[in-house]
Amino acid sequence: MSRKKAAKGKAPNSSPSAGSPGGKGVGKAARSSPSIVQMNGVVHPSRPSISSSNEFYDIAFKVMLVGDSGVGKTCLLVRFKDGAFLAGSFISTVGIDFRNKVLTIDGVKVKLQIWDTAGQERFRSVTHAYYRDAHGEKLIPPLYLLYVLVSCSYCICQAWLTEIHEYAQQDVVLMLLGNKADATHNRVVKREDGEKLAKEFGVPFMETSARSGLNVELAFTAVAKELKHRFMKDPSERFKLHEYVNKEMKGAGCCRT
Ligand SMILES: Nc1nc2c(ncn2[C@@H]2O[C@H](COP(=O)(O)OP(=O)(O)OP(=O)(O)O)[C@@H](O)[C@H]2O)c(=O)[nH]1
Ligand SMILES: [Mg+2]
Repeated sequence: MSRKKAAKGKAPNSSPSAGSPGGKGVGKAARSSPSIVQMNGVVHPSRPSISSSNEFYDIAFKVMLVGDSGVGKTCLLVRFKDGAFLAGSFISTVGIDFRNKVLTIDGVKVKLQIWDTAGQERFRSVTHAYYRDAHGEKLIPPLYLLYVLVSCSYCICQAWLTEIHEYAQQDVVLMLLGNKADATHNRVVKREDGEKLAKEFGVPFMETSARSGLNVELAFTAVAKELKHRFMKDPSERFKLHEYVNKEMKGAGCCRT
């Protein structure tokens, strides 16, 4: 497989045609030169690309973080990308933003272009636009739905899941993350409740912490593996996201940082 490159600072070609959402990432996208690589597994061999961190990659996928404001989407992304926790005052995301990270999955360089959506209700139309491609068709942006363990989120999650099923494609790769697992003294939502909800909707689940790093790497690696397997369509390789997550969680006692 040939390796692609995408010049640093160039924006992705996956911004939606529907609407003109106005986030930081969108602003960057609007100023960018023409597209570099199709997201979600489609690659253009004639267009060598490198990720924003100057790393080569073979396939690129767009993924999205969704969930209410304050659940920790931006912090989780910063933890995954930079290995740091954004402590201090809470700065709510305006519109939408993105960051790239290249992972090596079974020898294949997989670039994840991770869109960090604003959780505030007033930006909801922006988020909806990103569920669709340039032709207004439903995309398969794999999604991470975050809820927070320090407030009651069961109904909120159900509403999000209903919305996701309305806007995203049927075979969307979805993972439910219960964030702020480090805040044990404030915990309101039990692990079993998160597991129950995930089971109800048939999605993999794990508790995470952007503060401690708990399961952050695992959450993104698991989805990257699933996407890579879907793209490669190699019948000799059998991969089940649920099984992988369960195995890794058991193996690490649910505490991978
Ligand atoms: N204790 C703890 N606090 C966290 C964690 N993740 C995020 N926070 C805090 O929660 C607040 C909100 O975090 P953000 O990542 O900005 O939340 P968000 O989901 O991006 O919010 P919007 O951009 O408004 O949608 C911040 O004050 C963070 O410091 C975590 O894992 N543990
Ligand atoms: Mg945010």
